[in-house]
Amino acid sequence: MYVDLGNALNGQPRLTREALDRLDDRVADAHERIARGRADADHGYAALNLPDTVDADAVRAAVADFDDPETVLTVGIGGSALGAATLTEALGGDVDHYILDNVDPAHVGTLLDSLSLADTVVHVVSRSGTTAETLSNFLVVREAMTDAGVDWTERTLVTTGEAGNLRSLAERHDLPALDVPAGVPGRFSALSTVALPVAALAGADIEGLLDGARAEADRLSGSLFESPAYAYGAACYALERRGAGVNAMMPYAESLEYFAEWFAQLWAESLGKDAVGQTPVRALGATDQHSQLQLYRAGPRDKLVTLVRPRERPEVPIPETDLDGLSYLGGESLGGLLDAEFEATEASLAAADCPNIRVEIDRVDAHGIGELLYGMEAACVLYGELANVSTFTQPAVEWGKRAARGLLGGGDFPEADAVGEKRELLVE
Ligand SMILES: O=P(O)(O)OC[C@H]1O[C@H](O)[C@H](O)[C@@H](O)[C@@H]1O
Repeated sequence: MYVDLGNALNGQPRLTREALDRLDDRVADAHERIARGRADADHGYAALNLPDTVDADAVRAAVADFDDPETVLTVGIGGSALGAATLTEALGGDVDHYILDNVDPAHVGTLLDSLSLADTVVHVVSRSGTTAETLSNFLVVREAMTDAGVDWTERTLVTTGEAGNLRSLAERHDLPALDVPAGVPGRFSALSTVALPVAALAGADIEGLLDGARAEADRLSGSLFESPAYAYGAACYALERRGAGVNAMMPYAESLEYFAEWFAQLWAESLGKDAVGQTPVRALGATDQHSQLQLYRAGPRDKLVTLVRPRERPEVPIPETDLDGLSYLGGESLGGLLDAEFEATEASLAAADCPNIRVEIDRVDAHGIGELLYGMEAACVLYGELANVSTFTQPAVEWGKRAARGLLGGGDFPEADAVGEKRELLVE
């Protein structure tokens, strides 16, 4: 991964090279804490060891009995779904991959009606094994399979923690089950048994992914100027402290659209604590140049824009045309056009003093995606250290989960009482 901070400097909010130099001492301390956390495999930090601790053979063995499925359906939500979606969207492969995360009945019904369930492998993923959306969706999928005459126990793979409802269900029905690795929070679990099984079923290069991640891990060092991941994390932190409360993540590759979604969870749940945190916004280049860019360049000075691209793209030439006004496009390629749009956006933001950071990988392939995901995770952990927040917890999310559970009669949760206290100012 390559991170270019040039356009992050001297804009508004104003971050200077001198400020980055000063921050570097704190990066060195933070790096030591991270290294200690990794050495002790402490909760959260253990995720940064995944390139070396994940057992790729066990993942492959767990999916080996599902012979050439047409479709994989991941039933999970948040960190239990977004990593898998990011991998298959970026890397493609031999299966159609669908995610069932939300419990919108209209969507679930339409999706299940459209699938040939006999040719589908269902991967149910929940670290806690208790998430209501995931468990409910799985019960619906299971029934749909039974109704279609499919033995769901033959078509289901589980990934979950040591205990919980999903673990009990897997044991009761003797389902193949993988463990979520200890100490790895969901949003840091893309390079584990959580997301790798679908990549394996799709025939993706798992070793390549892990090699890419390892390459990024090897670049972590006590200076932000030597580690792309830390450069990104430190600059985001420093810009946020100076007023860039928004980080628009804007990949210029259709295959990285889910990456922005994955990044949004990583950044929001990890860093949104104690009135700190950068609000991640999902964008896509060049599409959102034609919608959101107006705001990024001319709206409130509270933003950082992160522009992500591969350095190499597939070659699709734009055919020549004899239309005068279009002749400049003929002989160009779609990739060339997209890169010109990327560089034009970068320049237009810089010309308006809007901080932006360029993040590149060589290609959207297994190695590049391994670098990118690991790099962003390490950036996030560093940011959390610098901001002194508890990166690996999500108490605000848990509050809402307890309230919903209480409402549904799933236990006595005082948070549910707040629902009755809703204020109303209804206009009809
Ligand atoms: O994997 P699960 O335990 O089902 O959790 C799925 C998601 O649930 C919660 O909302 C957490 O805040 C997320 O971090 C997590 O990724």
